[in-house]
Amino acid sequence: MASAGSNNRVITGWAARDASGVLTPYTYTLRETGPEDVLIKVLYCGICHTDIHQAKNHLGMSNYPMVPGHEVAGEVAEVGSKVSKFRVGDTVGVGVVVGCCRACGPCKANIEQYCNKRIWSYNDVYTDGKPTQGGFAPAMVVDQKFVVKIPDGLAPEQAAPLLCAGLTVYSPLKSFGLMKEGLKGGILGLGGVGHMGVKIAKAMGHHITVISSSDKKREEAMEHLGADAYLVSSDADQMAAAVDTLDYIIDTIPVFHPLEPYLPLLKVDGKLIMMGVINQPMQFVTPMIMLGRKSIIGTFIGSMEEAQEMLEFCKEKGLTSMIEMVKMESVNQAIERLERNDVRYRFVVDVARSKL
Ligand SMILES: NC(=O)C1=CN([C@@H]2O[C@H](COP(=O)(O)OP(=O)(O)OC[C@H]3O[C@@H](n4cnc5c(N)ncnc54)[C@H](OP(=O)(O)O)[C@@H]3O)[C@@H](O)[C@H]2O)C=CC1
Ligand SMILES: O=C/C=C/c1ccc(O)c(O)c1
Ligand SMILES: [Zn+2]
Ligand SMILES: [Zn+2]
Repeated sequence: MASAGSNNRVITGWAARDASGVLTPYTYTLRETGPEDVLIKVLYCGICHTDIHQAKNHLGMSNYPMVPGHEVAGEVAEVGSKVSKFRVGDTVGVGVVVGCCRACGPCKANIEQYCNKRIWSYNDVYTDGKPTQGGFAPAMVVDQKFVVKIPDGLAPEQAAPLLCAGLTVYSPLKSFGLMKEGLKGGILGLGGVGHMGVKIAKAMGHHITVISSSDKKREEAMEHLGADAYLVSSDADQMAAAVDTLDYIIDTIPVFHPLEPYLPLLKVDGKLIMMGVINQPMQFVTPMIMLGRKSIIGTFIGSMEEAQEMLEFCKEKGLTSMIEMVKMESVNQAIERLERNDVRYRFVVDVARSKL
């Protein structure tokens, strides 16, 4: 990687070149470490389903070459003159957002992920006019506001998936007042985000039902992740028995699906929290929400403040992610397996030990 104090900012990451989404080595130049910037040596980077949506242009907004990766755990290699939050050698994390306007309502309210001028960690353009590139690379330069400290005691490879998957479930539970003990929650889709949903919600004292497309993950969900119940969504009897039982459902399915099977599982005032990035209109008939004062809502990752808080929460509760480590040389096979729903539950690229 570009070393501290050196002028060599040329690095090689792995980039998608077109909507095939296949990643290959790509050489580019990092910006100089500005006064507010932190140069981070990337150690590990999780593979989120959003990386597939972006690399394969599911939303029609992808620009290439694109180096994905937004669950970044690394080590501070250099800090700018005005950086007060970090020192060289600190273990740190970076997520989905690396910039915002700092002047709008959401920015002033410290929910900068909802700033209309947010800058994404890749597939975006930075304030210098250059493309942003993500964590499937040996280094990143990031404004200190968008860097979090990974607490001592949390292994960086375990922490990587928390930077998106963990935060994505922590934030709605907190912001919708759902951190209360004793709530009954559903996790729809047991993947990277879903498995963190089970762990985080259980740590908040919730009774958790996993709603899955198959029976394949039942034993792991109940025995290793600590879920209390498991429903197969195609089993009409199991679904009928669960009607009116849940305070919320976190829906992580990454493709179009009808909502009618899931809304009846919610109690009065229940919330269906949509997480999946889906490029088609969703559907439901309105009485399904009216007749129970239910809400269908969505959230986008979480704020930097929540990210730091969530990491401390995970450390305090002893929560880790369940990961399968891969080298960058195998990243394309890992992406194919993620697409086939063949991972328990998050791939993490061992960037520092990969041939780049
Ligand atoms: N809103 C936000 O801020 C964020 C959104 N996301 C989005 O959330 C979604 C989930 O991400 P992630 O957890 O990484 O994805 P994963 O692929 O790891 O998990 C998705 C899970 O959904 C279920 N699933 C997958 N395909 C289907 C299908 N065709 N029909 C029904 N169920 C299916 C599977 O669970 P099972 O086997 O149990 O059925 C699968 O494990 C993505 O769309 C991602 O872009 C991610 C992070 C942040
Ligand atoms: O994985 C994190 C990103 C989530 C995301 C949410 C909404 C949206 O439109 C995206 O493009 C990405
Ligand atoms: Zn993500
Ligand atoms: Zn703003």
